[in-house]
Amino acid sequence: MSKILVGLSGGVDSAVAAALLLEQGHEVAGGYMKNWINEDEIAGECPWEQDVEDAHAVAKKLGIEFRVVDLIDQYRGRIVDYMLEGYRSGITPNPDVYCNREMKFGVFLDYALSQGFEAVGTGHYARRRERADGTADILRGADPNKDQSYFLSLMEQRQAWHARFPCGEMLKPEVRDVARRFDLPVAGKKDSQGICFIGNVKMSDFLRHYVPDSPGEIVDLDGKVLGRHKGLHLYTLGQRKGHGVASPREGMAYVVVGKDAENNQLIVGWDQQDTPGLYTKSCVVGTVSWVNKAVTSPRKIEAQPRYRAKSEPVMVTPRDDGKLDVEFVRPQRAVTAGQICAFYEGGTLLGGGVFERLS
Ligand SMILES: Nc1ncnc2c1ncn2[C@@H]1O[C@H](COP(=O)(O)OP(=O)(O)OP(=O)(O)O)[C@@H](O)[C@H]1O
Repeated sequence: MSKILVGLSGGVDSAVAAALLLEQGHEVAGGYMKNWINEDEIAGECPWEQDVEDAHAVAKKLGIEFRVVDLIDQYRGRIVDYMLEGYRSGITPNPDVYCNREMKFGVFLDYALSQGFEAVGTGHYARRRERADGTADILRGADPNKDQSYFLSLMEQRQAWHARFPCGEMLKPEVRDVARRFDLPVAGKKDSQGICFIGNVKMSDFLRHYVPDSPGEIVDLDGKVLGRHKGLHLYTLGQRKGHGVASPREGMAYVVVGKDAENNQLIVGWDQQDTPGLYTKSCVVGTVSWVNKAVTSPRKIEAQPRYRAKSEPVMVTPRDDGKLDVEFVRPQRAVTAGQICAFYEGGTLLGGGVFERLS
């Protein structure tokens, strides 16, 4: 039996996580991380007040202690600034992955340990296995449609050791069944969408608020001007819609294939494999971290270049500077600097890193 602080978000998954850990005989308390309160009044609603209320109602129903942990300053410093800095510098950051490493299993875990808890439980769809040598692995969740291990790919051993993911052994419909069995007040609540903190605020509205619009030209690969863009940070590699450049060719679409930050130009090209900039075969991955044992010599493993992508065979070669050379067997479409590359072997999450140079 352990003393576990469950991150209660007000959603159904974390409510079920708390119920299951309680049923397993652990001593459980619930903690809501107050990360963001939409103080700048960005368009859209920010449902955190409703979420706290729901999380509190769940704790009450389960008869467990409930705390609200104010992490607003840390969130701004570790997540919002990282994200805005990324967009300003022309890369595409991934706040959800950083949120797990820096917040849930960073400052929130440190808080829990300082308060006498042994672990932090969440509603993530991922599995955790302890090895005989006293280390822990993170595995893909049992539900292939919900697997969230990708978002945990920058977690290190200490964090994995102190994590608990009881929902990861189940399929989503089973989680809803458990919520009904415990008569949890959030049993019928809709799943949350998008970035962990901005709630229903649209990402483009959020960015517009902090990163000034800086319109410029849209050009093709020959430099021919085809239109105007609103600001490079508002577009992503591989994007087909929303750039406003109609294709003159039947069945062929223009997609974003690059950004020229120096000239503030958005580059579009045809959506096909031989279009320069659109497909990546080899790249450098930095900010590398391993969940358990580090890969220290060249090895064939799998890499997942984004959340809803299949994992692909790759050859990874550690470099002297601590980064990795990664060679995909099959060229990958729209791999983007700043995004996260998660590494797997079978169903086991080995670790991850951040895409840097692509070719
Ligand atoms: N504000 C928060 N406070 C405490 N824990 C949180 C908070 N936001 C997320 N979590 C924890 O992180 C887990 C994964 O977060 P994510 O935003 O992906 O939620 P989710 O998959 O929609 O789950 P849920 O149904 O519990 O909201 C949650 O299940 C919860 O345990």
